[in-house]
Amino acid sequence: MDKVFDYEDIQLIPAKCIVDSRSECDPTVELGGFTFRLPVVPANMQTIIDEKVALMLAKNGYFYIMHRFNPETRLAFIQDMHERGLYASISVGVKEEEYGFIEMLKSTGHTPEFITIDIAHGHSNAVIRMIQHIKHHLPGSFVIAGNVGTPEAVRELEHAGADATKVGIGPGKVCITKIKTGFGTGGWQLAALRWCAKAATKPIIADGGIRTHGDIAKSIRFGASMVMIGSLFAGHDESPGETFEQDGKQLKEYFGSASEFQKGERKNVEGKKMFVEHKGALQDTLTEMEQDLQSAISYAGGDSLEALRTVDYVMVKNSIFNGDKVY
Ligand SMILES: NC(=O)C1=CN([C@@H]2O[C@H](COP(=O)(O)OP(=O)(O)OC[C@H]3O[C@@H](n4cnc5c(N)ncnc54)[C@H](OP(=O)(O)O)[C@@H]3O)[C@@H](O)[C@H]2O)C=CC1
Ligand SMILES: Nc1nc2c(ncn2[C@@H]2O[C@H](COP(=O)(O)O)[C@@H](O)[C@H]2O)c(=O)[nH]1
Repeated sequence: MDKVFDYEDIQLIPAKCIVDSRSECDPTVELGGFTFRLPVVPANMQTIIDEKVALMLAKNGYFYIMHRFNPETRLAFIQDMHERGLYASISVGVKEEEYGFIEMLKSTGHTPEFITIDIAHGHSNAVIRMIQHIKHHLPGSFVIAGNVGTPEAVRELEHAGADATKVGIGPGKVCITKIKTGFGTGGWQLAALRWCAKAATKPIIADGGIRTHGDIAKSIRFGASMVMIGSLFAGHDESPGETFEQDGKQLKEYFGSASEFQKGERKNVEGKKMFVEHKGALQDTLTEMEQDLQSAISYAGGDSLEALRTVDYVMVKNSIFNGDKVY
Protein backbone atom coordinates (compact mmCIF):
# COMPACT_ATOMS: atom_id res chain seq x y z
CA MET A 1 0.00 0.00 0.00
CA ASP A 2 1.67 3.22 -1.12
CA LYS A 3 -0.27 6.51 -1.00
CA VAL A 4 -3.63 6.60 0.72
CA PHE A 5 -6.43 8.99 -0.23
CA ASP A 6 -10.18 9.38 0.11
CA TYR A 7 -13.08 10.71 -1.95
CA GLU A 8 -12.32 14.37 -1.27
CA ASP A 9 -8.70 13.99 -2.38
CA ILE A 10 -9.59 13.01 -5.94
CA GLN A 11 -10.96 14.78 -9.01
CA LEU A 12 -11.70 12.89 -12.21
CA ILE A 13 -10.37 14.55 -15.37
CA PRO A 14 -12.84 15.35 -18.16
CA ALA A 15 -12.33 13.62 -21.51
CA LYS A 16 -13.84 14.62 -24.87
CA CYS A 17 -17.60 14.18 -24.87
CA ILE A 18 -19.03 11.67 -27.40
CA VAL A 19 -22.76 12.21 -26.73
CA ASP A 20 -25.12 15.04 -27.67
CA SER A 21 -27.18 14.71 -24.51
CA ARG A 22 -26.52 13.28 -21.05
CA SER A 23 -29.68 11.23 -21.53
CA GLU A 24 -27.70 9.06 -24.00
CA CYS A 25 -25.45 7.87 -21.15
CA ASP A 26 -26.38 4.50 -19.70
CA PRO A 27 -25.78 4.07 -15.95
CA THR A 28 -27.17 0.52 -15.75
CA VAL A 29 -25.11 -2.29 -14.25
CA GLU A 30 -25.23 -6.08 -14.29
CA LEU A 31 -24.97 -8.07 -11.07
CA GLY A 32 -25.79 -11.70 -10.46
CA GLY A 33 -27.51 -12.08 -13.82
CA PHE A 34 -29.78 -9.05 -13.31
CA THR A 35 -29.51 -5.61 -14.85
CA PHE A 36 -30.14 -2.73 -12.46
CA ARG A 37 -30.84 0.92 -13.27
CA LEU A 38 -28.01 2.22 -11.10
CA PRO A 39 -24.77 0.87 -9.59
CA VAL A 40 -26.14 1.90 -6.21
CA VAL A 41 -27.78 -0.01 -3.36
CA PRO A 42 -29.30 1.51 -0.20
CA ALA A 43 -27.60 0.15 2.93
CA ASN A 44 -29.17 -2.94 4.54
CA MET A 45 -29.91 -0.98 7.72
CA GLN A 46 -33.15 -0.69 9.67
CA THR A 47 -33.56 3.08 9.16
CA ILE A 48 -32.86 2.81 5.42
CA ILE A 49 -34.88 -0.12 4.14
CA ASP A 50 -37.99 -2.11 5.03
CA GLU A 51 -40.30 -4.37 3.03
CA LYS A 52 -42.09 -1.43 1.38
CA VAL A 53 -38.87 0.25 0.24
CA ALA A 54 -37.51 -3.10 -1.00
CA LEU A 55 -40.69 -3.65 -3.03
CA MET A 56 -40.55 -0.15 -4.52
CA LEU A 57 -36.87 -0.58 -5.48
CA ALA A 58 -37.30 -4.06 -7.00
CA LYS A 59 -40.42 -3.06 -8.93
CA ASN A 60 -38.64 -0.07 -10.42
CA GLY A 61 -35.49 -1.91 -11.49
CA TYR A 62 -33.13 -0.98 -8.67
CA PHE A 63 -30.95 -3.28 -6.57
CA TYR A 64 -31.83 -3.64 -2.88
CA ILE A 65 -30.61 -5.72 0.06
CA MET A 66 -33.14 -6.25 2.86
CA HIS A 67 -31.65 -6.00 6.36
CA ARG A 68 -31.48 -8.98 8.76
CA PHE A 69 -32.86 -7.42 11.92
CA ASN A 70 -36.33 -9.01 11.83
CA PRO A 71 -35.10 -12.54 11.07
CA GLU A 72 -38.51 -14.19 11.56
CA THR A 73 -39.99 -12.24 8.63
CA ARG A 74 -37.42 -13.29 6.04
CA LEU A 75 -39.19 -16.38 4.68
CA ALA A 76 -42.48 -14.51 4.19
CA PHE A 77 -40.52 -11.68 2.53
CA ILE A 78 -38.91 -14.06 0.02
CA GLN A 79 -42.27 -15.70 -0.73
CA ASP A 80 -43.96 -12.33 -1.20
CA MET A 81 -41.28 -11.04 -3.60
CA HIS A 82 -41.39 -14.27 -5.62
CA GLU A 83 -45.21 -14.25 -5.77
CA ARG A 84 -44.96 -10.78 -7.31
CA GLY A 85 -42.43 -12.04 -9.87
CA LEU A 86 -39.60 -10.03 -8.28
CA TYR A 87 -36.14 -11.06 -7.11
CA ALA A 88 -35.51 -11.63 -3.39
CA SER A 89 -32.37 -10.21 -1.76
CA ILE A 90 -31.87 -10.82 1.97
CA SER A 91 -29.15 -10.56 4.61
CA VAL A 92 -27.92 -13.14 7.08
CA GLY A 93 -25.51 -13.16 10.01
CA VAL A 94 -23.20 -15.96 11.11
CA LYS A 95 -24.70 -17.14 14.38
CA GLU A 96 -25.77 -20.78 14.84
CA GLU A 97 -29.46 -20.20 14.04
CA GLU A 98 -28.56 -18.80 10.60
CA TYR A 99 -27.28 -22.22 9.53
CA GLY A 100 -30.70 -23.72 10.25
CA PHE A 101 -32.38 -20.83 8.41
CA ILE A 102 -30.41 -21.61 5.23
CA GLU A 103 -31.30 -25.30 5.52
CA MET A 104 -34.97 -24.40 6.02
CA LEU A 105 -34.91 -22.28 2.82
CA LYS A 106 -33.54 -25.28 0.97
CA SER A 107 -36.05 -27.75 2.37
CA THR A 108 -39.01 -25.45 1.63
CA GLY A 109 -37.74 -24.65 -1.87
CA HIS A 110 -37.21 -20.91 -1.41
CA THR A 111 -33.96 -19.75 -2.95
CA PRO A 112 -33.36 -16.00 -2.69
CA GLU A 113 -31.57 -14.63 -5.74
CA PHE A 114 -29.16 -12.69 -3.50
CA ILE A 115 -27.89 -13.40 0.04
CA THR A 116 -25.61 -10.90 1.78
CA ILE A 117 -23.55 -12.01 4.77
CA ASP A 118 -23.62 -8.85 6.86
CA ILE A 119 -20.87 -8.84 9.48
CA ALA A 120 -18.61 -6.09 10.81
CA HIS A 121 -15.37 -8.05 10.48
CA GLY A 122 -15.92 -10.18 7.39
CA HIS A 123 -12.39 -11.53 7.12
CA SER A 124 -13.14 -14.42 9.45
CA ASN A 125 -13.61 -18.18 9.51
CA ALA A 126 -17.22 -17.57 10.58
CA VAL A 127 -17.95 -15.85 7.26
CA ILE A 128 -15.99 -18.42 5.26
CA ARG A 129 -18.03 -21.22 6.88
CA MET A 130 -21.29 -19.40 6.12
CA ILE A 131 -20.34 -18.81 2.46
CA GLN A 132 -19.61 -22.54 2.13
CA HIS A 133 -22.86 -23.47 3.88
CA ILE A 134 -24.95 -21.26 1.60
CA LYS A 135 -23.17 -22.43 -1.54
CA HIS A 136 -23.67 -26.06 -0.50
CA HIS A 137 -27.40 -25.74 0.25
CA LEU A 138 -28.47 -22.89 -2.05
CA PRO A 139 -26.03 -22.95 -4.98
CA GLY A 140 -28.40 -20.77 -7.01
CA SER A 141 -28.07 -17.79 -4.65
CA PHE A 142 -25.60 -15.02 -5.47
CA VAL A 143 -23.57 -14.54 -2.27
CA ILE A 144 -22.22 -11.15 -1.24
CA ALA A 145 -19.79 -11.38 1.69
CA GLY A 146 -18.38 -8.68 3.91
CA ASN A 147 -17.28 -6.37 5.17
CA VAL A 148 -13.57 -6.41 4.47
CA GLY A 149 -10.76 -3.92 3.87
CA THR A 150 -7.80 -5.84 2.48
CA PRO A 151 -6.87 -7.79 -0.66
CA GLU A 152 -6.14 -10.90 1.45
CA ALA A 153 -9.71 -10.82 2.73
CA VAL A 154 -11.15 -10.40 -0.78
CA ARG A 155 -9.11 -13.35 -2.05
CA GLU A 156 -10.08 -15.61 0.86
CA LEU A 157 -13.80 -14.87 0.62
CA GLU A 158 -13.80 -15.26 -3.17
CA HIS A 159 -11.90 -18.53 -2.77
CA ALA A 160 -14.51 -19.75 -0.26
CA GLY A 161 -17.18 -19.17 -2.93
CA ALA A 162 -18.39 -15.57 -2.48
CA ASP A 163 -19.74 -14.13 -5.73
CA ALA A 164 -19.00 -10.56 -4.63
CA THR A 165 -17.27 -8.92 -1.67
CA LYS A 166 -18.22 -5.76 0.19
CA VAL A 167 -15.41 -3.36 1.09
CA GLY A 168 -15.57 -0.81 3.90
CA ILE A 169 -14.80 -1.05 7.58
CA GLY A 170 -15.47 2.14 9.46
CA PRO A 171 -16.11 4.83 6.82
CA GLY A 172 -19.84 5.05 7.54
CA LYS A 173 -21.52 8.23 8.73
CA VAL A 174 -22.89 6.60 11.90
CA CYS A 175 -19.83 4.42 12.41
CA ILE A 176 -17.68 4.70 15.51
CA THR A 177 -15.55 1.59 14.90
CA LYS A 178 -12.61 3.75 13.92
CA ILE A 179 -12.85 5.69 17.18
CA LYS A 180 -13.56 2.78 19.49
CA THR A 181 -11.07 0.29 18.03
CA GLY A 182 -8.54 2.30 16.02
CA PHE A 183 -9.16 0.06 12.98
CA GLY A 184 -10.72 0.45 9.58
CA THR A 185 -10.75 2.11 6.20
CA GLY A 186 -12.24 5.38 7.46
CA GLY A 187 -10.30 8.29 5.93
CA TRP A 188 -8.82 6.11 3.16
CA GLN A 189 -11.86 4.14 1.93
CA LEU A 190 -11.22 5.02 -1.73
CA ALA A 191 -7.60 3.84 -1.54
CA ALA A 192 -8.72 0.66 0.25
CA LEU A 193 -11.24 0.08 -2.52
CA ARG A 194 -8.50 0.38 -5.15
CA TRP A 195 -6.24 -1.93 -3.14
CA CYS A 196 -8.98 -4.57 -2.84
CA ALA A 197 -10.14 -4.18 -6.46
CA LYS A 198 -6.66 -5.04 -7.73
CA ALA A 199 -6.94 -8.44 -6.03
CA ALA A 200 -10.58 -9.10 -6.87
CA THR A 201 -11.67 -11.41 -9.67
CA LYS A 202 -15.37 -10.87 -8.92
CA PRO A 203 -17.48 -7.74 -8.32
CA ILE A 204 -16.76 -5.45 -5.39
CA ILE A 205 -19.37 -3.39 -3.56
CA ALA A 206 -17.92 -0.20 -2.05
CA ASP A 207 -19.67 0.37 1.28
CA GLY A 208 -19.73 3.56 3.33
CA GLY A 209 -18.35 7.07 3.14
CA ILE A 210 -20.35 8.28 0.13
CA ARG A 211 -21.21 11.92 0.83
CA THR A 212 -21.97 13.27 -2.65
CA HIS A 213 -23.25 11.79 -5.90
CA GLY A 214 -19.83 12.39 -7.44
CA ASP A 215 -18.42 9.86 -4.96
CA ILE A 216 -20.39 7.16 -6.81
CA ALA A 217 -18.49 7.90 -10.04
CA LYS A 218 -15.21 7.93 -8.09
CA SER A 219 -16.03 4.53 -6.56
CA ILE A 220 -16.60 3.08 -10.03
CA ARG A 221 -13.26 4.57 -11.16
CA PHE A 222 -11.45 2.83 -8.32
CA GLY A 223 -12.94 -0.61 -8.90
CA ALA A 224 -16.47 -0.83 -7.50
CA SER A 225 -19.22 -2.58 -9.46
CA MET A 226 -21.85 -1.37 -7.01
CA VAL A 227 -21.91 1.25 -4.24
CA MET A 228 -23.74 0.81 -0.91
CA ILE A 229 -25.04 4.03 0.62
CA GLY A 230 -26.64 4.75 3.99
CA SER A 231 -26.74 8.41 5.01
CA LEU A 232 -27.68 9.82 1.59
CA PHE A 233 -30.71 7.51 1.58
CA ALA A 234 -31.75 8.31 5.16
CA GLY A 235 -34.58 10.76 5.95
CA HIS A 236 -36.88 10.21 2.97
CA ASP A 237 -40.68 9.99 3.06
CA GLU A 238 -40.39 6.21 2.70
CA SER A 239 -37.46 5.74 5.12
CA PRO A 240 -38.45 3.64 8.14
CA GLY A 241 -38.73 5.61 11.36
CA GLU A 242 -40.69 8.54 12.70
CA THR A 243 -40.53 12.03 11.25
CA PHE A 244 -40.58 14.77 13.87
CA GLU A 245 -40.16 18.51 14.02
CA GLN A 246 -37.41 20.47 15.79
CA ASP A 247 -36.92 24.21 15.48
CA GLY A 248 -39.26 24.25 12.51
CA LYS A 249 -37.28 21.52 10.70
CA GLN A 250 -38.55 18.04 9.86
CA LEU A 251 -36.05 15.40 11.02
CA LYS A 252 -35.70 11.61 10.78
CA GLU A 253 -33.43 9.25 12.69
CA TYR A 254 -30.55 7.30 11.15
CA PHE A 255 -28.74 4.82 13.38
CA GLY A 256 -25.93 2.31 13.01
CA SER A 257 -26.61 -1.42 12.90
CA ALA A 258 -24.11 -1.84 15.75
CA SER A 259 -25.58 1.04 17.76
CA GLU A 260 -27.24 0.73 21.14
CA PHE A 261 -30.57 1.61 19.44
CA GLN A 262 -30.30 -1.36 17.08
CA LYS A 263 -28.92 -3.82 19.63
CA GLY A 264 -31.16 -2.84 22.53
CA GLU A 265 -28.18 -3.06 24.85
CA ARG A 266 -24.88 -1.32 25.47
CA LYS A 267 -22.57 -4.15 24.44
CA ASN A 268 -19.93 -4.00 21.71
CA VAL A 269 -21.45 -0.76 20.48
CA GLU A 270 -19.73 0.46 17.28
CA GLY A 271 -22.44 2.71 15.89
CA LYS A 272 -24.31 5.88 16.83
CA LYS A 273 -27.59 7.60 16.08
CA MET A 274 -28.02 10.91 14.28
CA PHE A 275 -30.90 12.95 12.91
CA VAL A 276 -31.07 13.93 9.27
CA GLU A 277 -33.20 16.55 7.62
CA HIS A 278 -36.27 15.24 5.89
CA LYS A 279 -35.48 14.89 2.18
CA GLY A 280 -38.78 14.19 0.42
CA ALA A 281 -39.47 11.30 -1.95
CA LEU A 282 -36.89 8.55 -2.38
CA GLN A 283 -37.58 8.43 -6.13
CA ASP A 284 -36.48 12.08 -6.46
CA THR A 285 -33.08 11.24 -4.95
CA LEU A 286 -32.72 8.16 -7.18
CA THR A 287 -33.59 10.25 -10.24
CA GLU A 288 -31.06 12.94 -9.30
CA MET A 289 -28.40 10.26 -8.72
CA GLU A 290 -29.16 8.83 -12.15
CA GLN A 291 -28.87 12.24 -13.82
CA ASP A 292 -25.62 13.04 -12.00
CA LEU A 293 -24.16 9.69 -12.97
CA GLN A 294 -25.18 10.17 -16.60
CA SER A 295 -23.44 13.52 -16.50
CA ALA A 296 -20.33 11.91 -14.93
CA ILE A 297 -20.26 9.33 -17.75
CA SER A 298 -20.38 12.14 -20.32
CA TYR A 299 -17.46 13.91 -18.61
CA ALA A 300 -15.55 10.59 -18.77
CA GLY A 301 -15.93 10.72 -22.56
CA GLY A 302 -18.18 7.68 -22.92
CA ASP A 303 -21.77 6.54 -22.91
CA SER A 304 -21.73 3.78 -20.27
CA LEU A 305 -20.20 3.07 -16.86
CA GLU A 306 -17.20 1.51 -18.63
CA ALA A 307 -15.92 5.01 -19.44
CA LEU A 308 -15.62 5.79 -15.73
CA ARG A 309 -13.49 2.73 -15.03
CA THR A 310 -10.47 4.05 -16.90
CA VAL A 311 -10.85 7.83 -16.77
CA ASP A 312 -7.81 9.84 -15.65
CA TYR A 313 -7.74 11.52 -12.25
CA VAL A 314 -5.63 13.82 -10.10
CA MET A 315 -5.06 14.00 -6.39
CA VAL A 316 -6.04 17.38 -4.98
CA LYS A 317 -5.54 16.81 -1.27
CA ASN A 318 -8.83 17.76 0.34
CA SER A 319 -9.18 21.00 -1.61
CA ILE A 320 -11.94 20.27 -4.10
CA PHE A 321 -14.79 21.76 -2.10
CA ASN A 322 -12.93 25.00 -1.40
CA GLY A 323 -15.25 25.53 1.52
CA ASP A 324 -18.33 25.09 -0.72
CA LYS A 325 -21.33 23.06 0.42
CA VAL A 326 -23.25 20.91 -2.06
CA TYR A 327 -26.44 22.90 -1.46
N1 LIG B 1 -19.12 -1.82 7.91
C1 LIG B 1 -18.69 -1.52 9.10
O1 LIG B 1 -17.71 -0.79 9.28
C2 LIG B 1 -19.37 -2.06 10.31
C3 LIG B 1 -20.64 -2.52 10.22
N2 LIG B 1 -21.31 -2.96 11.34
C4 LIG B 1 -22.67 -3.46 11.20
O2 LIG B 1 -23.22 -3.73 12.45
C5 LIG B 1 -24.00 -4.92 12.45
C6 LIG B 1 -23.54 -5.83 13.53
O3 LIG B 1 -22.32 -6.43 13.14
P1 LIG B 1 -21.67 -7.65 13.93
O4 LIG B 1 -21.36 -7.20 15.32
O5 LIG B 1 -20.56 -8.23 13.15
O6 LIG B 1 -22.86 -8.71 13.91
P2 LIG B 1 -23.41 -9.64 15.03
O7 LIG B 1 -23.74 -8.85 16.22
O8 LIG B 1 -24.48 -10.46 14.38
O9 LIG B 1 -22.15 -10.56 15.32
C7 LIG B 1 -21.87 -11.62 14.50
C8 LIG B 1 -21.01 -12.66 15.20
O10 LIG B 1 -19.65 -12.29 15.00
C9 LIG B 1 -19.02 -12.08 16.27
N3 LIG B 1 -18.18 -10.89 16.11
C10 LIG B 1 -18.58 -9.65 15.82
N4 LIG B 1 -17.53 -8.82 15.72
C11 LIG B 1 -16.46 -9.61 15.92
C12 LIG B 1 -15.07 -9.37 15.94
N5 LIG B 1 -14.58 -8.13 15.76
N6 LIG B 1 -14.24 -10.40 16.19
C13 LIG B 1 -14.73 -11.63 16.40
N7 LIG B 1 -16.03 -11.94 16.38
C14 LIG B 1 -16.88 -10.95 16.16
C15 LIG B 1 -20.15 -11.87 17.25
O11 LIG B 1 -19.80 -12.34 18.54
P3 LIG B 1 -19.54 -11.29 19.75
O12 LIG B 1 -20.60 -10.23 19.64
O13 LIG B 1 -19.67 -12.15 20.95
O14 LIG B 1 -18.16 -10.78 19.54
C16 LIG B 1 -21.23 -12.74 16.68
O15 LIG B 1 -21.10 -14.08 17.06
C17 LIG B 1 -23.90 -5.46 11.02
O16 LIG B 1 -25.05 -5.06 10.31
C18 LIG B 1 -22.67 -4.80 10.44
O17 LIG B 1 -22.78 -4.57 9.06
C19 LIG B 1 -20.71 -2.94 12.56
C20 LIG B 1 -19.45 -2.46 12.71
C21 LIG B 1 -18.65 -2.04 11.59
N1 LIG C 1 -18.97 0.91 12.12
C1 LIG C 1 -20.28 0.84 11.84
N2 LIG C 1 -20.65 0.85 10.55
C2 LIG C 1 -21.94 0.73 10.31
C3 LIG C 1 -22.90 0.64 11.31
N3 LIG C 1 -24.10 0.52 10.75
C4 LIG C 1 -23.89 0.54 9.42
N4 LIG C 1 -22.59 0.68 9.15
C5 LIG C 1 -21.95 0.77 7.86
O1 LIG C 1 -22.15 2.08 7.30
C6 LIG C 1 -22.58 1.96 5.94
C7 LIG C 1 -23.31 3.20 5.47
O2 LIG C 1 -22.41 4.28 5.44
P1 LIG C 1 -22.81 5.78 4.99
O3 LIG C 1 -21.54 6.52 5.10
O4 LIG C 1 -23.32 5.68 3.59
O5 LIG C 1 -23.85 6.27 5.92
C8 LIG C 1 -23.42 0.70 5.99
O6 LIG C 1 -23.66 0.16 4.72
C9 LIG C 1 -22.56 -0.20 6.87
O7 LIG C 1 -21.54 -0.83 6.18
C10 LIG C 1 -22.47 0.66 12.66
O8 LIG C 1 -23.25 0.61 13.61
N5 LIG C 1 -21.14 0.77 12.87
